[in-house]
Amino acid sequence: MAEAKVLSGAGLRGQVAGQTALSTVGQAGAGLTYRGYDVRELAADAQFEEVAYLLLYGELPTKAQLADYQGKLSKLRDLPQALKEVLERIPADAHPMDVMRTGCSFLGNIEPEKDFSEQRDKTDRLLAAFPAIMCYWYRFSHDGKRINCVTDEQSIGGHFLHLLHDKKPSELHVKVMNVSLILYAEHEFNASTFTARVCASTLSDLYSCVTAAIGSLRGPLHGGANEAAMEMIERFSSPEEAIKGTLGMLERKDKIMGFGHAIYKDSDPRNEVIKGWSKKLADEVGDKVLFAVSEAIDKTMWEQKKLFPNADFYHASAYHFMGIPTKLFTPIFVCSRLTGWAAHVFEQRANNRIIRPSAEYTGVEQRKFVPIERR
Ligand SMILES: CC(=O)SCCNC(=O)CCNC(=O)[C@H](O)C(C)(C)COP(=O)(O)OP(=O)(O)OC[C@H]1O[C@@H](n2cnc3c(N)ncnc32)[C@H](O)[C@@H]1OP(=O)(O)O
Ligand SMILES: O=C([O-])CC(=O)C(=O)O
Repeated sequence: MAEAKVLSGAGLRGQVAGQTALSTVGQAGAGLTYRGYDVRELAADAQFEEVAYLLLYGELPTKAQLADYQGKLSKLRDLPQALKEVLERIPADAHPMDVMRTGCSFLGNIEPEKDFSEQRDKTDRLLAAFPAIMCYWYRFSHDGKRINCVTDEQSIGGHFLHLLHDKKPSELHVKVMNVSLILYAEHEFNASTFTARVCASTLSDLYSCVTAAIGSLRGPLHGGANEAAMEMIERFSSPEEAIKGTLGMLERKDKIMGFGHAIYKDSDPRNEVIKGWSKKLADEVGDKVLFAVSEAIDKTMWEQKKLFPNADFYHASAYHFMGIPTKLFTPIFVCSRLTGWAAHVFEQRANNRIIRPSAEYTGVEQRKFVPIERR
């Protein structure tokens, strides 16, 4: 059972920085809940669009509301020509998280949020457009192809896979994408969400809040860990090699990406879910190496450091087995976490006071100014 650590010290750890009705992280008896629902139940039985609706509109949708919502999102998928032209100018060796940041920011120029009453519609637009922003740039810069940004896939996960691979995805892959997007959707006051809330607290627009949050998610200590984990796992060709390599990294005091957590103490509830799906995908592709290597690292980390895999670690192999290029891993996180970020922006706006903490000064004592010619 995921429980929260006793928290103290730097990094604002353990300090309540605001209130939320959106999620609980690491409370006894419930590892992670979204508006009161256990994330494991949502991942087992809900569609990502249901969870997005829950976070953004406050309650789970009825069948009719879900159909309307999915219909609305489907109609918002295409990208404006001006945005396609911007994406075409971004080089192939750019980091896709920078592409997402630019794509979001540029859309904010041509479809601005003029009034907070538009916040839900603007969020839905971003939710619908993000997969195409990522895939239009990726396919143009890597394959020289201008893709059609519209598909007939009902789900956001299926739509993304279809755009990326230019074919209808299998049912299993659509299911795993759905689970993944649910698991990543919301996580209380994590670094990127807090970034979004700080930005919202100045009464800035939604696109600025989301663009800022993308910048925070990009780092390897946060969302970027799923890519870093993949790069590490791929270096080993057997479990024995992985154990040796992990011990070496620990000896050198390297950070092992995809392990540990700022809040959870002994497990991340999302891990068991995505690990199970990664195993299914490993069996589907006949993998004999990557999953076993991942488990060997997992076991070594627990034995040596009592560190457990967080949401990112088995996401790496799961995405890899579905043929997703490593550099697109963190942008998928963006497509999901947008829902949590936006819901927090709405919450901040509904009861706002500018977020402005104080600093403990550690500089020199007050002193007299010395004119430049006497320095
Ligand atoms: C979806 C997400 O964003 S989940 C997080 C994704 N990030 C990662 O996977 C990056 C790797 N993990 C980490 O860097 C950290 O565990 C964080 C950033 C997630 C949490 O950081 P903190 O709250 O500061 O960690 P915590 O206080 O538990 O660290 C305790 C000790 O364990 C060590 N530690 C924590 N995680 C790791 C790790 N992954 N590898 C090696 N050592 C680690 C720390 O260095 C620290 O050691 P020290 O006391 O000797 O300095
Ligand atoms: O809560 C955190 O610090 C990081 C995390 O797991 C997330 O954002 O999903």
